[in-house]
Amino acid sequence: MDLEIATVKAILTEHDLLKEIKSTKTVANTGISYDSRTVKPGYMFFCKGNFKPEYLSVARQNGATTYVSENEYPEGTGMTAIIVTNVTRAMAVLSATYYNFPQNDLFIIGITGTKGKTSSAYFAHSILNQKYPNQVALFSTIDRIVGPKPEDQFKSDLTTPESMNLFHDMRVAVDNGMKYLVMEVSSQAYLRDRVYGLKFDCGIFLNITPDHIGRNEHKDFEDYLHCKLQLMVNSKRCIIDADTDRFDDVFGAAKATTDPEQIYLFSADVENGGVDFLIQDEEDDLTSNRFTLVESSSKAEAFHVAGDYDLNVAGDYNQSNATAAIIAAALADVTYQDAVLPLKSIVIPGRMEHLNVPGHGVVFVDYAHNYASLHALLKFLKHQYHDGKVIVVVGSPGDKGISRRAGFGQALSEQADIAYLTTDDPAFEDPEQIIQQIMDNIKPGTVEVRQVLDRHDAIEQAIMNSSEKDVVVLAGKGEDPYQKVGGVDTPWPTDMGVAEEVKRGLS
Ligand SMILES: CC(=O)N[C@H]1[C@@H](OP(=O)(O)OP(=O)(O)OC[C@H]2O[C@@H](n3ccc(=O)[nH]c3=O)[C@H](O)[C@@H]2O)O[C@H](CO)[C@@H](O)[C@@H]1O[C@H](C)C(=O)N[C@@H](C)C(=O)N[C@H](CCC(=O)O)C(=O)O
Ligand SMILES: Nc1ncnc2c1ncn2[C@@H]1O[C@H](COP(=O)(O)OP(=O)(O)OP(=O)(O)O)[C@@H](O)[C@H]1O
Repeated sequence: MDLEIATVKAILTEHDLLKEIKSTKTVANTGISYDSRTVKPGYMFFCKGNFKPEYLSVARQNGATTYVSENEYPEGTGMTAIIVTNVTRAMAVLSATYYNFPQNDLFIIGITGTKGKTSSAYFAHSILNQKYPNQVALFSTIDRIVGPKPEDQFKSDLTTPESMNLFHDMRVAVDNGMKYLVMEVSSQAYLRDRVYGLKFDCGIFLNITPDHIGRNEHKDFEDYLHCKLQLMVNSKRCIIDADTDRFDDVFGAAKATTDPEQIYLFSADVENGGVDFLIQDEEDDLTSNRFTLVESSSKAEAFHVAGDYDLNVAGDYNQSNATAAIIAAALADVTYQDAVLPLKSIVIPGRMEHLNVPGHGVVFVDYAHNYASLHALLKFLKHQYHDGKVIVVVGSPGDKGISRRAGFGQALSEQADIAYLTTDDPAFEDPEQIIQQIMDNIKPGTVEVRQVLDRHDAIEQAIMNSSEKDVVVLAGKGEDPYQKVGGVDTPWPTDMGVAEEVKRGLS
C-alpha cells in the first residue's frame, strides 16, 4: 500500500495538524513505522514519544524517505520532512488512512473503567461470538484476536495498542472477515492519542476510582477522569454503570454528544431510579453466580435481554461487567437466548482462577491490583470463607500506579488476616522500599504482615502455612508471564504456575 504525499497533506490539513511540508521530492511512501528498527526502503517514519534524533539517522539509513515530526532535525537531511503540531494525532489519522479506514467496516464496542474492562470485553466477545461465529475481533489486555485461525490470536503488549498497531490490526481483522470488534480503551489511549479520531459504535463506562496517577501516567485524578470520559464523548451510543463514582460527570460527557435515547444506564441498586436495566443478585458464592436482568424502561424492553443469567466467573462485580456486555451485544441484535449460554461457560484468564491444594487453603489467582479491586475481591472471599483466614500475597509495581501502595495497605487492613508483602514488577525501583510504603499504610494491629521479597518464596510460604479452611489470594499479576525488573521482562512461571508447582511438591 502507498501513502501519497498529496493525501498526507489533505488529511493533515483536514485535521488542522499540518505546520509545513519540507519536501525534497514528492514520493509515495511504501510503509509506515514509529520504530527505526523496523523501517524499510521507502517508509514514512514518525518521531514520537521519548524519541532520540539518532533513531531518525537509523530510519534514514534503513531507507525511510519521509519523516513526520513536531520538529525538524538535521539527521533527516535529504528526507521529506512533514512538520506537524501534534505527532501522535498525526500518526493516528495517517495510520487510519494508510490502512484504508478499517473502522468503517467494523461495529466497534469500546470499554473503559478502572476495573472490569478485560472481564467485560471477554463477556461481550463470547456473547457476540455465539451469535456471529468467527466474526468478532477482540483487543484486550490479555489477548488480541484478529481472525478465526489459531495464528490470528496473540498476546497483547498494551491494553490499547498504539494507533498505528490499532489500525493495522483492525485492517487484518477486516480482511479476515471480522465484522465486530470488542476493545478495551485505557485512559492512556486518550492521553497518548492512540484512538484519536476514532468513533465507537458503542462505548461502555464501568467505574472510576483513583489509579494510574504518577510519572508516565496521569498528573492527577481529574486528568485520569477527563481521559476516561473521552470514550463517552466519542461514542455513538453509551452504556453507563449508574453506580459509578462521578456519575454526573460521566452522564454529562455522554449527553454532550449523544442523544439521551441512545444512552443506556444500568444499576445493581434498586434504589437507583431512572435506570434502564436493573441487576437483581440472586446468588453469588463460589459455586454459583446468578442474577436476573430486568428491563426497566421502554427503550430497554425493545432489547429482549431480560431474564436469569448464570455466570461461570465468581464475584458480584462480574454481574455488572456481564450486564454491560449484554447491553452492548444487544445493540448488535443479540437477544437473551444468544447471551445466556456463553456466559455459563466463560473462562477469563487470570481472573478468579482457583486451585484446590489438599490439606491447605484453596488458592485464588486474581488480577486485582488497586484498592477497589482488591477490596471487592477480599470482601467477597471473606464472606465465602468466613470460617478460615484470608491470606494475601501481594506487591505493588515500580514507576507506576503509586497510589496502589496506599490502596493495598488499606484493603489489607480492612479485609485480610495475613499478608505476604512481596515483589511485583519493581521496574527501576527498590522492591523493599515499595513494600515499606505498603506497610506504612497498614493500620497497626489489623493484619499479620510477613515480608518475603522473593515472590516464589512468598507464594510457597503462604500456601504451606495455610490450613484447609483458609483462602490464599495471589493478587496483582493474574496470568502475567514475566516480572518487569530494571527495564527487562524477566520470565515468570505465572502465579498459578508457582501454586501448581507447590501443589505437585506435596504429592
Ligand atoms: C507512557 C506510554 O504510554 N508510553 C508508551 C509509548 O512510549 P514512547 O512513545 O515514549 O516510546 P518509547 O518506547 O519511549 O520510545 C520512543 C520512540 O522511539 C522509537 N524507537 C525506540 C528505539 C529505537 O531504537 N528506535 C526507535 O525508533 C520507539 O518505537 C518510540 O516510537 O509508546 C510505546 C510504544 O511505542 C509504549 O510501549 C509505551 O508504553 C509503556 C511501555 C507503558 O507501559 N505504558 C502503560 C502506562 C500504558 O499505556 N498502559 C495502558 C493501560 C493502563 C490502564 O490499565 O488503564 C495501556 O493501554 O496499556
Ligand atoms: N466491576 C468491577 N468492580 C470492582 N472490581 C472489579 C470489577 N471487575 C473486575 N474487578 C476486579 O479487578 C480485577 C481486574 O479485572 P479486569 O482485568 O476485568 O479489569 P481491567 O479494567 O481490565 O484491569 P486493568 O486496567 O488493570 O487491566 C479482577 O480480577 C477483579 O478482582
